Amino acid sequence: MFDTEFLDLPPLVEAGGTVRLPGSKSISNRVLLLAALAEGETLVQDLLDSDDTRVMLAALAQLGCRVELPASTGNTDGATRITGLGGALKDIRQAELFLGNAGTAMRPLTAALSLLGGEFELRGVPRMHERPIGDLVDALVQLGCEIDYLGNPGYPPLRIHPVAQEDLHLDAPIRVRGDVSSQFLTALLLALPLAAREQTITIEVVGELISKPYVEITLNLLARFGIAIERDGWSRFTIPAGSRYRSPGSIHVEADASSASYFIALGAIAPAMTGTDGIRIEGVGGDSIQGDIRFVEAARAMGAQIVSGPNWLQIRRGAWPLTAIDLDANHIPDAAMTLGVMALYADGPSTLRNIASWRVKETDRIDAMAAELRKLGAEVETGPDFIRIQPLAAGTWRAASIHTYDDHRVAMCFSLAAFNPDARPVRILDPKCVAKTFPDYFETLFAVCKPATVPVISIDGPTASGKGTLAAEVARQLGYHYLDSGALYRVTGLAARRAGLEPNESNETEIARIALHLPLEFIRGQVLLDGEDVGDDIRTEAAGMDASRVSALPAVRAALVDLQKRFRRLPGLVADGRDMGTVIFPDAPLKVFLTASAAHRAERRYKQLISKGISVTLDSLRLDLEARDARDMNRSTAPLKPAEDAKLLDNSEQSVVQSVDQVLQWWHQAQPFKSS
Ligand SMILES: Nc1ncnc2c1ncn2[C@@H]1O[C@H](COP(=O)(O)OP(=O)(O)O)[C@@H](O)[C@H]1O
Ligand SMILES: Nc1ccn([C@@H]2O[C@H](COP(=O)(O)OP(=O)(O)O)[C@@H](O)[C@H]2O)c(=O)n1
Repeated sequence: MFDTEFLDLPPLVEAGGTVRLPGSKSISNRVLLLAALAEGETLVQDLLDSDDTRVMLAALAQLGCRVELPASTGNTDGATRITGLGGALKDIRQAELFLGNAGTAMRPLTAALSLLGGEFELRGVPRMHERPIGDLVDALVQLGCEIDYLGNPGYPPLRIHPVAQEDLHLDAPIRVRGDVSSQFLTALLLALPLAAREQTITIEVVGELISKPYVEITLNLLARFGIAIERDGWSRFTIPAGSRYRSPGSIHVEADASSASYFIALGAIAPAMTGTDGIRIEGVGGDSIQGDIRFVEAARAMGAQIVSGPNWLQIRRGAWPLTAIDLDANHIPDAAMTLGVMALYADGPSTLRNIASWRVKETDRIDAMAAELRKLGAEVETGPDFIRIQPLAAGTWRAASIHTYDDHRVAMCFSLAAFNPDARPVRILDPKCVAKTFPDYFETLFAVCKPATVPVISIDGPTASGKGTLAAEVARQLGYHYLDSGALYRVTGLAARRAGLEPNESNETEIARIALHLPLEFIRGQVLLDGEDVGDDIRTEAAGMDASRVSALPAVRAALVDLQKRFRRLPGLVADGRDMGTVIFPDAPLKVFLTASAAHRAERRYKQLISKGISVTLDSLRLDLEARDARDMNRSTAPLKPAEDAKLLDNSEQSVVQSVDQVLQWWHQAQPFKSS
């Protein structure tokens, strides 16, 4: 996950390969609640691991369910094990639950807890307190449940008081509005079997039911848990007397069809990468129980070529430009946002209608989409329940900094704008908001996309000038990869020593062969040589001196070129060394040459080594450092010198933070983004 302030997507040109998607959020949270209400154990396979499922799991554990995550069950197939309550509270009859911004937890839990007979408080993040729940509460109150609003009437937070089952009025049909959010009906359908042991319960939907496919998921999953609801059109639902939640034992969560929409769109927009047949999605297929699978029809209508099997989809670009559509998107409200960005690549204006529910989601999605599409240059018209988007011609796209409103879907769908024909980068603010449903969205996207070019910031300079410290921090703030090229020479030096080779010219060929096949891995800050952590061994001054010697051998330098270039991956790279800007990445858009006086550098290295418990003297360090500077600057291959277009930074009198800020400022100045 990118836990950075923003993530810059460089222009992307092609896509291809296979993606496996995380489990569906809607299925995951429904299954969790049903497993919690059922008797006995349920093994949930491929459960989504995201913010919204975590709050649900935490709430269930607080209510007394046994929750065993894959790590604790030791289950190799990654299943989560839930031991349910069997339809009644056990020891815990009171709790305060925090449900983040998860509508799929807040609504059904409100209904279930109102019927379970305890004292509960339900809260969320501030946005959750702006998302309506009044229609559900009204339906529950009709039934005899006791619920207080703790803030604004009609919105969470809520307090639920215990009511005895015999005091509930179950004879008359329970009326619930269906035209604001289908989650209210879903909540009642999931929870009311708790009260249907003795008698049949009927629910009547008032107003036109929206998002019917989500209600279908609910009915489908209830059936898997032994509850057969009878349905009369979309307005009357009957829960038969004697209903009881029965665990299916094991249940598999399909991949998220809404998440699939971004990759379906990707296949429709991007030319297929050489050697691939476009995008293949695994984990969800044409026969999915999720309503958003019908996004496939909309994408086809816009020109995508899609074939599907039981658990997969294959997408290729068909019509280009895409074909504009005019669609009633009520059946795919979440996935339809993706169409909003696809519309930019269409041959005329596209209209998405009947999407009033967008206004009460994670943010007001009609306003949010319109504002951000306009930043890209598009003309957009909106109304209470529609959005109309004009396509963007080549030459009219703007580099935009996309505000994401803590809404995962805004972040995900706008990433597709990076395929614009004008090769404009796209900045996604607060990229970690995707954690709600798809924490590794951007990593998954990058794995199947080919960029026009990957940006590189090179930081070269003499020893102990602070290159490593600076480069690692700049990389962290930008979410970029980091190449510590010195470590490659250090490891080569160490490997040569271990092979009994003096690091000098007479062993050049042999050492170059070692360098070419270096069994080296960088894993979570560790440097592994053949699986062994050599982090400490390569940081000694002796190892630095060996590195300096092997690095003067041209054959060794040549052997390490490809390895260094392979670090240049999406979304970008910060590379530190001696020749990053001059030899390895001569096209880097920002090159920094970092220096500090020999006295400062010796002092810094001295403190660094002493703090690690390595005993050295300042004088010997200074001599050592000057010897290395001389060797680095005077060698024949790739000598240390600033690239012609490098920015010079002398940080003798600067703190680390000041150096980092300076480099980031240069970087920002070179970007085309205007203020967000
Ligand atoms: N601008 C700076 N001011 C003071 N100390 C710094 C600065 N930059 C780096 N240092 C310190 O100097 C030491 C050497 O930095 P390092 O990044 O290892 O250098 P290099 O990679 O150039 O050899 C580290 O302990 C680091 O914290
Ligand atoms: N791109 C690079 C990186 C390091 N090196 C050499 O490898 C040695 C170790 O690199 P380093 O960056 O870890 O060294 P320090 O700057 O930390 O001393 C340096 O002394 C350089 O001689 C190089 O020649 N080219």
